[in-house]
Amino acid sequence: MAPTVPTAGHTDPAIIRNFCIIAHIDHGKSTLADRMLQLTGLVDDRSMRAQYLDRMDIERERGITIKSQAVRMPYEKDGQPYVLNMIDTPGHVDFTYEVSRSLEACEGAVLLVDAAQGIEAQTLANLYLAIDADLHIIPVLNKIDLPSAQPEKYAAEIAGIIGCDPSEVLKVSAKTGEGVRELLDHIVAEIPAPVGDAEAPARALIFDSVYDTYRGVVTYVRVVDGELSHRERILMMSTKATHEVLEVGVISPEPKKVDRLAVGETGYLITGVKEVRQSRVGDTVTSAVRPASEALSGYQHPNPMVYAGLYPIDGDDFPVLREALEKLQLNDAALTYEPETSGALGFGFRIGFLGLLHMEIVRERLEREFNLDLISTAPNVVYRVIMEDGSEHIVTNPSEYPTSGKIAEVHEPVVKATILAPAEYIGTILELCQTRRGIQQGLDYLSEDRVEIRYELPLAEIVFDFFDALKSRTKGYASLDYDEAGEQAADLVKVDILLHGDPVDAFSAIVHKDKAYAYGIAMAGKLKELIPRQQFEVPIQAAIGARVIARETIRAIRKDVLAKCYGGDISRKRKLLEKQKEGKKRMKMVGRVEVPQEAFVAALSTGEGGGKDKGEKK
Ligand SMILES: Nc1nc2c(ncn2[C@@H]2O[C@H](COP(=O)(O)OP(=O)(O)OP(=O)(O)O)[C@@H](O)[C@H]2O)c(=O)[nH]1
Repeated sequence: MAPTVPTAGHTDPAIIRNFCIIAHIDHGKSTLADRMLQLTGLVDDRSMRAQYLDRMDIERERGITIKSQAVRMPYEKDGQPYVLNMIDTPGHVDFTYEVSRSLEACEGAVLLVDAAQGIEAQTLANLYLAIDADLHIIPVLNKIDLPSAQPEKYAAEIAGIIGCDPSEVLKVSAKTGEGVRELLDHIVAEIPAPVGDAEAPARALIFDSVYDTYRGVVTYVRVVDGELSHRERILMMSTKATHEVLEVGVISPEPKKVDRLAVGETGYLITGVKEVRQSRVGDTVTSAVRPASEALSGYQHPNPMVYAGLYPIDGDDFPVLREALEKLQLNDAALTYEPETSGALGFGFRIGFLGLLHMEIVRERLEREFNLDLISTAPNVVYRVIMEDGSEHIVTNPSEYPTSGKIAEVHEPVVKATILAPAEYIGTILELCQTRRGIQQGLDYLSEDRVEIRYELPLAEIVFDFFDALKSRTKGYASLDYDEAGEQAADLVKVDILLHGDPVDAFSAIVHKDKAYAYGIAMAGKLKELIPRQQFEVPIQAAIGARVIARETIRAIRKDVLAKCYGGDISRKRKLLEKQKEGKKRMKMVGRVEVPQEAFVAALSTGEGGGKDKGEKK
């Protein structure tokens, strides 16, 4: 039986425990959450189904998209009731900033690590964020029921990282439930209760916001001071926008309306706001009538770090793509886009992403949810080009690279990357990082056979295929995380690819001087294979400005073939044209050269993908 639950809005902060679970995908976070829901009596055994919280959004039982953002669980220890709030980090894992906001909503974190796998790079990065945010960390090894589990080895590894004794690392099986009650007891005993000023003007931190088709934006908040009530007018401190609270509630485990949220509590607000960018993660909510004078620690505007052009393979899909982007933006405050045209690819959009994962997620959602086939141009980072006359250009697209005037310096963003891998792969990883212009920052053994390798790398060198290369060199065992680390001046040039003298915009790239030649040769070589012969000879050139650095030639079709086409009787010619029509639709003209759409797609696919394409043709 569940103990009597103190009502939300009327709970003594001293009995509240706010915590999150930091874990790598598949290490068992959802399964552990299920066991907690069961053990706290929130979901009875009969209604229990696997990944209870994950599935709720599909069911939309009450027309509101609930994810496991903030679940309120009653718990009893030694006859004393407690309220446990389990707070989830936002789904998009590469947004360090958003993760750090959600960590700020908690006083403690459960570090959950698969006892058969050990800690992964992203988990480690999030752990460091949690330590920076002064959270109390409870280290836990999961899946101890697995025969392949090595709890002693990984307990020592974790203990080494967080500086505790290996015996302090809890061991659980989320599957069987073993050790989960002990974990809940540790949460109650060790994680500090929230502190806040109940009399002060309201201040609540937005730690996630989710767009719901029926209700508009559902905003998840953690109240720090004061309280937020139903029907009250609230103020978003970064945008100065005011809204009426139409509904305030807690998730327990279904959404439940309450009259207010008080100090230390977490829950959701619905205000009728239609886009998540009006209710942004990191912002502070206060009362419009009695506003707080100071927002909670610095709100940060998300800035795109990576740009790529996205084009529908079928030009007729352009309006669908525009609509899809509009819809995605409702739910993704960080997504920016503007229309662009490419001579080679037609109409599309230049899209700004926060990072690699963001890019992958957006593209996958566009293709899957909106049934679009897309080509993306090679992603590029944001360059700052400083001219000799002192003027500055921010370049997010190679086509904006200044062509007139003298360039004094080009700056590129750099990142600090952390790679965790089995020690046997050290050599190949170091080699990969060196070829990507990396500067080694450190190498530590986590245990006798696992290492943490730290590198400073230009972001441009990892946006394309670095992760794929890392995975294939380490048979999938390495994990990678990176974080912005400012910018550096670099010797960069713009390489253009010309077909019969005309530049193909989609293939222009800004690359390091030492790699320009290799890029030029590779692209020219690929295109030679991919573009069919024309009625005339077509030179393919790679050039830096007016200087050609690589050249290939597509030879002309033999004359007699042409003669047949053009000299024959009219009906035959028509039949021939008819047959070609299907293919023609997919041809793009670059100057006088006809290029099949597939050639662009194949040429733009990444190193590994490109290789695969070739392999499949055999
Ligand atoms: N043997 C065993 N399997 C477990 C345990 N905990 C989780 N699993 C399994 O591990 C897989 C991943 O578990 P999830 O709970 O979905 O992991 P997650 O971290 O929430 O993964 P995502 O939802 O993908 O982020 C599932 O197949 C679970 O059944 C455990 O204690 N023992």
